[in-house]
Amino acid sequence: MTDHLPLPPGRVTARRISKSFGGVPALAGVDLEPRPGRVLGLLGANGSGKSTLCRIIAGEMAPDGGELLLDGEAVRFATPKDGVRHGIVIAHQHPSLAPDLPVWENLFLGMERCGLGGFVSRAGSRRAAWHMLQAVGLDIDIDQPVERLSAAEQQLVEIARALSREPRLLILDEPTAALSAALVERLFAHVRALAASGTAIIFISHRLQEVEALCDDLVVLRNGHRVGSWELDGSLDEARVLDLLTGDSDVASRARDRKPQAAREVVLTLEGLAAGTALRGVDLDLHSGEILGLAGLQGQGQEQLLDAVAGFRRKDSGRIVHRGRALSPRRPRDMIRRGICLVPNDRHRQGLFMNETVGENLAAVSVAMQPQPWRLRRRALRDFVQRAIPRLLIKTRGPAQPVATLSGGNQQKVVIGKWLDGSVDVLLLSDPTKGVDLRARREIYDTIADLVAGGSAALVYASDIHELLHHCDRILVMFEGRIVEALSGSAMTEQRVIAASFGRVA
Ligand SMILES: Nc1ncnc2c1ncn2[C@@H]1O[C@H](COP(=O)(O)OP(=O)(O)OP(=O)(O)O)[C@@H](O)[C@H]1O
Repeated sequence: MTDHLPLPPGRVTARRISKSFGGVPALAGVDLEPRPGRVLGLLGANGSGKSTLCRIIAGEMAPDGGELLLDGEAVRFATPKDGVRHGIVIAHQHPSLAPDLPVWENLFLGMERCGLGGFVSRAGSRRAAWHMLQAVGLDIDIDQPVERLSAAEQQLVEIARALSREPRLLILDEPTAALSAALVERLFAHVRALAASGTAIIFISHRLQEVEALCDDLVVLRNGHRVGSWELDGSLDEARVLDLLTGDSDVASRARDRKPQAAREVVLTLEGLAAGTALRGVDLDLHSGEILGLAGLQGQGQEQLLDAVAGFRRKDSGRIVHRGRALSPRRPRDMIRRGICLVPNDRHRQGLFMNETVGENLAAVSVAMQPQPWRLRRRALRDFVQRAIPRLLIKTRGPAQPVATLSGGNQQKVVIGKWLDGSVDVLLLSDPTKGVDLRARREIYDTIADLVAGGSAALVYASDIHELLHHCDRILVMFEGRIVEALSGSAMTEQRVIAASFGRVA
């Protein structure tokens, strides 16, 4: 038997699936019927059970109750490979790649038993790998180890691997969180073509525009229950979805539009900041009380800019001036001591201590910022942790829960929460709400707004333009390592941001 069979279109159905962790239900009798030839959008707040349901359908996790049916017949998957054999393939939210293996080998992981996925020679496999990556718009050196790739590139490798298996049911778990708009469009074209050939697709996303653009059917989960499902006819009733997602019809109307901020003193100035080929001379002023957005297509230098200011990357030239003092950071600690802190977007690599608890992670920054940690008042720290959990709506059993067992979005809230203890003067955020649901996204920005209201400032890069438009006071658009447009007030429109992202400035 091979691991990879050509499969006729067939129907996979999940019936009354239940699952608990440590006695806490994550899924309570959920049905899901992805239909061949259609894209089913699976929506739900962080921790509502989407990934758990999909992992059960793909055979990565056993349910406590319920059954999976394949063309009406009950099936049981003992391992993920059983799922793949039956044509059920999942592209994970956090790519499940082998970091030290070359890109091309990663594309065939799990398919070794049929001679690297049916390609007999190494040369044939490498050639096939190249084509698989081209198909998703990724033009990279396929011999480099996966760990050298950016988060977006790793995501595309994960997706390319899933697409290449010609699945009967393809599950895409937040595939677009790290991708630029152009790559999202390319992926969607692929997904539509796959659906047209009879494949069933489950698409998980927190971006309603994407669900509206791609999906034919919609299922909404809340706290492990299926609370709504309907066919989409090209448009999505946002109020209804928000109501179902949150159980709170008021969330949409509680959007906080940033009021224009009075001009205040400059906290941080960058003058001609340059580093390698990614940053080609950036000038900006960040003011006290301001949330300043960084927009642009992915990979235009936004992340390198934040890294350079935070001390993760050496500048080649230019000046970083913080409250009147020129700085030349050699390492992140130099900047943390001055209250300049980066919330990274790759929480698995930089943001969390995966072996520690929620409480330990939330307290980590406060501990590091104290000049004399041994004199820390334990009670103050405990209070900070107890406040941060409800403030950011972190879905956890409590501070003692290992952070590795939180859902992806809730982990991101912990990453952000640990910087919010008030000692931060310049908060740098790289795609802070990647993988975070709508309601928590709002909470995160509200928390940032509260923080800057005390006199500090925030510089935020987000891949989602709407997020920046909604929450920032001004937006700077980056293109090829430079800021090409600065927008504020009525000029802060989606059209202007998009035009400048492509180098077109009014
Ligand atoms: N291995 C695990 N051990 C303990 N609890 C878990 C484990 N996996 C998931 N959970 C819990 O099950 C619940 C559902 O998590 P799941 O990852 O399915 O949510 P999700 O809807 O995919 O969230 P997100 O949008 O944040 O990715 C969460 O409360 C999570 O903490």
